[in-house]
Parts: sequence; C-alpha cells; structure tokens
Amino acid sequence: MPSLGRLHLITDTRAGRDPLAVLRAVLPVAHTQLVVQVRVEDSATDRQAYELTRQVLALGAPYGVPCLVNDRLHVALATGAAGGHVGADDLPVAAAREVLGPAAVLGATAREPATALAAVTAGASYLGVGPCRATATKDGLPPPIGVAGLRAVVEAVEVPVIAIGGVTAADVPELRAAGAYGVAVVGALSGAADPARAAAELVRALT
Ligand SMILES: Cc1ncc(COP(=O)(O)OP(=O)(O)O)c(N)n1
Ligand SMILES: Cc1ncsc1CCOP(=O)(O)O
Ligand SMILES: [Mg+2]
Repeated sequence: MPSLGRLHLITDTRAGRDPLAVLRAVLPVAHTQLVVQVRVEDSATDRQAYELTRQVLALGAPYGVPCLVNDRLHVALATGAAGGHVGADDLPVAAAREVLGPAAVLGATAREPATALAAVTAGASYLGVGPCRATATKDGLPPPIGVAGLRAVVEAVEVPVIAIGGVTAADVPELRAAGAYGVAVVGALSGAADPARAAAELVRALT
C-alpha cells in the first residue's frame, strides 16, 4: 500500500454544503497529505454516490490524491477508487477486504483497543478512531473518547490511526502526541470560511 495521507477530507453532502467546491479549494494546498473519503447521506442513492465519487476522482487525479468510499464498497469498485471505509453498521472488515481485494486501502472504525485489534486482524489497513471530540456532524454517536481513548487504541495496533470527530487544527498537536497518524475532518474544512486556509493550517500542524 502506498503511504497514507495524514489529512482525510470527508465529503459533506448535507443540504447547503458544496463538497466539490471545498475539494477544489483544498487540493492545491493539501494534496501532498490529502485523502478524500466520499461519504454521502444514508438517503442518497447509489447513483448519487457513484457520480460524486467520479467527480472526486477526476478532481484528485491530477494531484495523485487517493479517494476512498465510505460504506458503499460497490461504488468504490465501480469507480476504481483506492478503497473504502467501514464501521459497525457496514460490511464486516473481513468481508470488506474480500470485496475490495488485497491491494485496496481499507479503513475501519474503532473506539477501543479490542475492536481495533480485531479490525486490523480482519484486514483493516488503517483505523478511524473516535469521536475524539464532541461533534454535531453525525447524530447518534457515543460520547467522545478524548485523547486518552485515542492513545489506548494507538498502543494496541500497528496500523495508522486517523483521529475523527470534532477535530480542528488546534487539536492536532495533542492528537499527534498521542500517536495519531492523521486526522479525518468534515466540519473543519466544509464549515470553514476559507477552506484553503483551514487546510493549510491542518497540513502545517500534521507535518
Ligand atoms: C476515517 C473515518 N473514521 C470513522 C468513520 C465513521 O465510519 P462509520 O462508523 O461507519 O460511520 P459513517 O461514516 O458510515 O456514518 C469514517 N467515516 N471515517
Ligand atoms: C462520520 C463521523 N464518525 C465519527 S465522528 C464523524 C463526523 C466527523 O465530522 P466532524 O469533523 O465535522 O466532527
Ligand atoms: Mg459506515
């Protein structure tokens, strides 16, 4: 697997958001560390997920930026994306690895060491760990695990740990010190007044 970027931009497809405009702004300043995860609302159709993924791939290709697809692994396969990300309500990690094949990037969500280790054993190549902080971006999340919870997972596994949930550039030093390899964000970029500037700050903090 080629080395993983440290800044994972997760698309924000909520009403009023423009994920492709955010991506266009972020690419020139963050491409060396960027991974884009296409995440659509549960109510979105597969066709919508497919079209968005194709657009993300087209924008990212000139920069060599990999694209992963959240949940919908058939969309990842159909578009030639680099891989996917699964959590507790999605395909089990071992099944996801079967679907994507050995070379794909496969992320799995974990919030504590035992499930993290199980996900890695089942074939995850990185872990998305959180929520680290409180966030309004996703409903129904369990309480934040904080930096201590993140560190516990980091110490249990040898794959890159990507911290997620309410993460801003100001959090990065503490998360990196706890062993996070990188961060995944929605609001820190999609909700920023100046996404390019926010991305540059995140990259600076991460590298
Ligand atoms: C990098 C990263 N980490 C965690 C998640 C969350 O995945 P999941 O728990 O399956 O929740 P949904 O995103 O599918 O709502 C993620 N997407 N990316
Ligand atoms: C999808 C997801 N899973 C755990 S937190 C989260 C949302 C992250 O969004 P934000 O960076 O805006 O808190
Ligand atoms: Mg999921």
